[in-house]
Amino acid sequence: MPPVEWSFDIRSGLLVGALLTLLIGVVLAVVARAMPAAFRPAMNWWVAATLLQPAGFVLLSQRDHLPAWVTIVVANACIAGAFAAYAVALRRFHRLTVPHGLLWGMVALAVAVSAWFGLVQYDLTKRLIAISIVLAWMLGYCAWTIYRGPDVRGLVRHVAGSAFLLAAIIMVYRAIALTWDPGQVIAVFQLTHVQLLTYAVGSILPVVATVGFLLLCTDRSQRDLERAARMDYLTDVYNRRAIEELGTRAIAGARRHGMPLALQVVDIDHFKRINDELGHAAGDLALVRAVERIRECLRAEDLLGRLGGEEFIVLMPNTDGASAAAAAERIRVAFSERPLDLRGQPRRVTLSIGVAVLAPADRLFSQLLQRGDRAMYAAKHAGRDLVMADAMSGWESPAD
Ligand SMILES: Nc1nc2c(ncn2[C@@H]2O[C@H](COP(=O)(O)OP(=O)(O)OP(=O)(O)O)[C@@H](O)[C@H]2O)c(=O)[nH]1
Repeated sequence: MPPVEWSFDIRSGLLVGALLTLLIGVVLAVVARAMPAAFRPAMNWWVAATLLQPAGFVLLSQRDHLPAWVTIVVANACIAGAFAAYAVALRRFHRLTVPHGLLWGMVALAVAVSAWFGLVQYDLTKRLIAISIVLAWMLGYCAWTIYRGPDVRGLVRHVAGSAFLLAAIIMVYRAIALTWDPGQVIAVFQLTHVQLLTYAVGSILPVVATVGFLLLCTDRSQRDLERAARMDYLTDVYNRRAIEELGTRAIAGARRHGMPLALQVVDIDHFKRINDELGHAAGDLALVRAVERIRECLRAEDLLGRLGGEEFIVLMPNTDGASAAAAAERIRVAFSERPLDLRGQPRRVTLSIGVAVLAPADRLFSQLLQRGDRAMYAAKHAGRDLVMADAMSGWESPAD
């Protein structure tokens, strides 16, 4: 039996790759409608990339049918433009500034070198080397943006990140291989390992990278949902459910390590008056400003949450009663001595703060919270603008 000869037509490969990319672009355009509006700009850029790249591949494959300026210059402009669009999409996704000048400058460079070595001083090897270097930079920039992007889970970033990184490495390899042995490619569609590798990766990259990009988007929206379920929408501190969970965990930790745990219940005095006199929006702003001021007085390990309305809670791990009371007094003074700035309107706001520490009898977080709450109401009844200690905590209030 004669040996089976293996053959591969690069042109057909390019067209199949273009078709795949186009299909995944259409899928992405449909999926984008179901994504949160915040992702739309990034998704639109990505869809643009998945349309530009196949356009470039199709033009490239029409070498014998269309003029050289189309199959060389326009084709390379489309491919480089697609990589610039991927980069813009990734920067937008990560809410980073987009260096449009740099990215489109690289596209212009790709156009310039392909025009020079394709139309003016025809040299296929030099053209491929120059284009490889420009595209390697752009692909590397995409990979770098993915890996440097904030808050993306490890595994997810590898899907899109490694696709761009691999493509960048192959471009670098092509530039080195052609520099090393310039005679190896004498026609664009010659079946050499370098050309095969380039076009195979070029065809697969958009598919893998787009799957990776979709994973990034779904991961981000899942995180946003998780965060929204734990944080107070107005003040961006923990909500009641989250702080109760954290409180339960803090009690377990304090018991396990034999460390103290303190809690402050902080309530703004006569908050209703702010709403009544300045309006609800000013009331909302006062809550945001109050949180900023409380935060200024806390340590990094203290946990701040909003119990509801104008009532906040501070969980203080590794803190005994005396230190918690001193911290509460600092917070009280920070408010009583300096008015809050409500959009140019200074407003003096005072606080009533109840302090409690974990007692041996406390089994549940709600018991500790109840004692902190009682101390806070005692401060209200004693005249407000006060810190009061829970009687069971075994130490004296700063006001006593
Ligand atoms: N602007 C705004 N107001 C809120 C919010 N949540 C609760 N409030 C208002 O906060 C006010 C709380 O009023 P009260 O419970 O009487 O307490 P207070 O006026 O602070 O009086 P004392 O606590 O007794 O000092 C109510 O008018 C609520 O409508 C909010 O998210 N934004």
